[in-house]
Amino acid sequence: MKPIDPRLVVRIGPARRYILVTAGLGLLTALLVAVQALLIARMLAPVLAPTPLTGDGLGWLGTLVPTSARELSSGLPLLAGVIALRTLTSWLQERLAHRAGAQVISELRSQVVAHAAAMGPRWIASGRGADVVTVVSRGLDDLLPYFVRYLPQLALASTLTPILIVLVLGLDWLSALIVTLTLPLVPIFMILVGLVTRERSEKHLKAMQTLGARTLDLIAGVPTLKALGRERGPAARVRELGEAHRKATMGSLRVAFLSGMVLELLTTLAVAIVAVTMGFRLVEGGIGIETALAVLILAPEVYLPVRNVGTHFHASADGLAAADAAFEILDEPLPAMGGDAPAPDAARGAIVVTGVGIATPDGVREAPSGADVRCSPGTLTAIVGANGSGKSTLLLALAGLLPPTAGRISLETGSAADDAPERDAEVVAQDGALLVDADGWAKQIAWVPQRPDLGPAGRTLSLGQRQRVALDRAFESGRPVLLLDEPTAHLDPDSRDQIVERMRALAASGATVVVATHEPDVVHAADEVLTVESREITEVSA
Ligand SMILES: Nc1ncnc2c1ncn2[C@@H]1O[C@H](COP(=O)(O)OP(=O)(O)OP(=O)(O)O)[C@@H](O)[C@H]1O
Repeated sequence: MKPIDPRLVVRIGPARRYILVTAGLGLLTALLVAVQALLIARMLAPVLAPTPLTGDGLGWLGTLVPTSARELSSGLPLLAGVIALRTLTSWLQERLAHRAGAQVISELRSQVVAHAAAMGPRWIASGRGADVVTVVSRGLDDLLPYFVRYLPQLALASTLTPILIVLVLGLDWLSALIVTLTLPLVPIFMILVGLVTRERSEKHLKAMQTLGARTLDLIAGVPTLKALGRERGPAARVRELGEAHRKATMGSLRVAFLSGMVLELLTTLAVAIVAVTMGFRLVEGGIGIETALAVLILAPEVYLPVRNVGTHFHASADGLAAADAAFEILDEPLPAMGGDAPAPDAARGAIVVTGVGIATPDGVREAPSGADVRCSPGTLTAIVGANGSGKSTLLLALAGLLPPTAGRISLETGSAADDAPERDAEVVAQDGALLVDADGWAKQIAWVPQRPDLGPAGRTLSLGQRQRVALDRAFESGRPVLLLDEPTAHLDPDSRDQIVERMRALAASGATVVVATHEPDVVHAADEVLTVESREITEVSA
């Protein structure tokens, strides 16, 4: 797995800016850490060793900090300034991280929602809609720890760590060698711990998922279980699952503590090796006290970012998985929805469906297949046919939401009684593409789906009530074309009669009303009836 998804950098502006700024702050932190270590070493050396203070101990690095004892009196405020600046840098880093994380999440959310909307209702209904909901509602939140915890440490591991190794090399080559040889052990041990614990993590995840799914199932089924007097039955099973979950969580915690301890031990040992060799050389006079102190202060700082990258590895895995899920949706090619031609004025002509066939998503059948109908302003057209024959699909095609795979939909001005040569036809959709401006076409249409959802506001309404509200809205919309999908399916007889009357009245006032229905009363009231059928595609092409 890559530490940074390149798509995040290429496609998401705030992510790119943030990564650049974080790298810059990493460099600044490296400089501050170095100055801080050298200053402390220079100030502590005379206290610890009664030998006269010389600037030679730090070599060329000594020029970075004050040299003489007199100058050192100004060292304390300088040290305080460096520490304050380091604190400020990490505060700024944290702030930027939160802001960038929130911006990236919000931008990805908007892009995913816009993409899902552009993919059309059938794509959403095919189960991908649920993926969009998961990614947009919770999944992308995992990106925040990725931005706030993991990326800054990664930036430090790739800026601070190499710079400090070079500094240590400038001070003492043997310590630099020890650090360079022991540093790779940190990622190696992290990988080993990861491999050993992978199975446990997977088991934990599975237990969590099973528990979540069963709990949801159980909550959804409580009314039924209660009605059957079986509500106590599943309690034992939930208890068992809860116990399994507790064990898995405790196991994961043990592993987390253990792996933390392994890394802690490893870095401590590495620093100890540096310290011990330095101690011997100090005694033998092979190294100055200042240099030894500076190296000892710098050594743990070298390991820290690499260790932290390991600690926050899970944040990275979850965040990148969330980004990956979002990009998987964004990478789905958009259907050719909408051309450059302006949408024709639907109030001025008849929508003519000629030989329209629409392949089902599995590509096996066409539903509808070979549909021909003329929906004129001032008429009510009923679309009838067996379940699954393609009535709703044809309405989607008329709304410009799903282009026909065969045949065409056009707008013809002039009446059916006119001679053909006098008619003016503009193709709206054909060969799998909508040829006119999608928004311009959609604005002229009021579409009421089979099961209207009015979102949270509609939750307190029954299905029939929701359908009435949606129909009222469509009737009052003043749009020239109305596409109604089984508008009377959930209505009582009185409401049904009212709806039929209003559909007739709207048609009489000049609207083009098209209704998919199984209701004989609606079919009776229609001026035009189209029976749609579905066919196997092999049968069609044969
Ligand atoms: N979301 C979907 N995913 C996969 N296939 C679909 C989807 N929606 C429709 N289909 C396919 O398209 C065909 C036509 O569906 P459509 O909803 O248009 O039928 P319908 O005539 O309106 O049926 P009903 O009378 O039951 O409402 C179905 O038989 C099915 O194969």
